[in-house]
Amino acid sequence: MGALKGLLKKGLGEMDFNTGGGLINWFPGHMAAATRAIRNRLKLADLVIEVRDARIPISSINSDLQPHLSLKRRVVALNKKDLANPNIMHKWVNYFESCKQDCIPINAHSKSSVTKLLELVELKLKEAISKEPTLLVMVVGVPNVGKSCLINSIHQIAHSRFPVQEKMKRAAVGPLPGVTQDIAGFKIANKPSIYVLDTPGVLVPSISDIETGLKLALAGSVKDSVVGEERIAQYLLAVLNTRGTPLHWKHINNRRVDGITYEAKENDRYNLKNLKQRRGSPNRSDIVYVEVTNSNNGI
Ligand SMILES: Nc1nc2c(ncn2[C@@H]2O[C@H](COP(=O)(O)OP(=O)(O)OP(=O)(O)O)[C@@H](O)[C@H]2O)c(=O)[nH]1
Repeated sequence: MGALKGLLKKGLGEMDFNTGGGLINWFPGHMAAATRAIRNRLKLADLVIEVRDARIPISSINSDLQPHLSLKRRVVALNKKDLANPNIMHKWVNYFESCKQDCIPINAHSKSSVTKLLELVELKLKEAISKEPTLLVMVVGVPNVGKSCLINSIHQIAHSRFPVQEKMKRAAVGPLPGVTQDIAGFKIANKPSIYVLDTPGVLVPSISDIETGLKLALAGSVKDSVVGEERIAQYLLAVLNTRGTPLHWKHINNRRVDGITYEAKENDRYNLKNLKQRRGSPNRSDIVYVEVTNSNNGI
């Protein structure tokens, strides 16, 4: 794993993607208000499901919220596991276990996957369930990690297990960050009453590490225009080249793809013209394992 990190760093270093880098500021008004509201509500929460992107479990941390989250019963849900590298997922699970943090890879669209998460939540709430008439579970995470999608799946599963009288509301889901702007509650159980709170995705006010910003942009948590489309494309190409994926210049050299002949030379591998010649863009789900588990950024 260390070797991969070294290799990746070397490849990225060659590209000098830091040129023109700097702080990434994307903190729309609603995020500042939401961050304050989340901090306040966290005091009342009996458990927090912290949703992170399974492809970038460290970069998808909101470090400002960590001191508050670490004081709560917490489950880290590594969502979008269907887009992540399955050969790496268990390493992340081991990593979180070594930090004594409950963690579970999930796919928010999959009922069986969300059921496993709910079982873990129930286990952690076992003691409180027998004592409290009302329990509050908060779902937090950076934008676009799939919080609303997860809430909708939880709601569906819980609804079939403990019929709730209230008309079912659905959380709004969308492919771009910033869809949820209010904290919304959903009752998922009676006796005890369990409420799940969906919260707007919030980031730290400024991201000083450009690589974190690039990963967040590729995962859809930061708008492309905030980081710069060209930089994002360069970074993605560098990651793909370093890993030798099928988009590597070696693989596309002199091949006809979609009627275009590629004549890429080694020196061209970071040449954006190659990218522009392609019809369509590289698949973002190719960013399967940008991060390494031996990061010392905390959990
Ligand atoms: N492949 C895949 N896509 C997912 C998964 N979970 C959510 N998505 C997609 O990710 C996008 C964002 O999902 P949302 O539930 O709106 O994310 P959010 O965290 O509530 O976003 P904000 O409102 O910006 O905070 C949507 O296009 C979802 O369909 C998953 O497990 N796998």
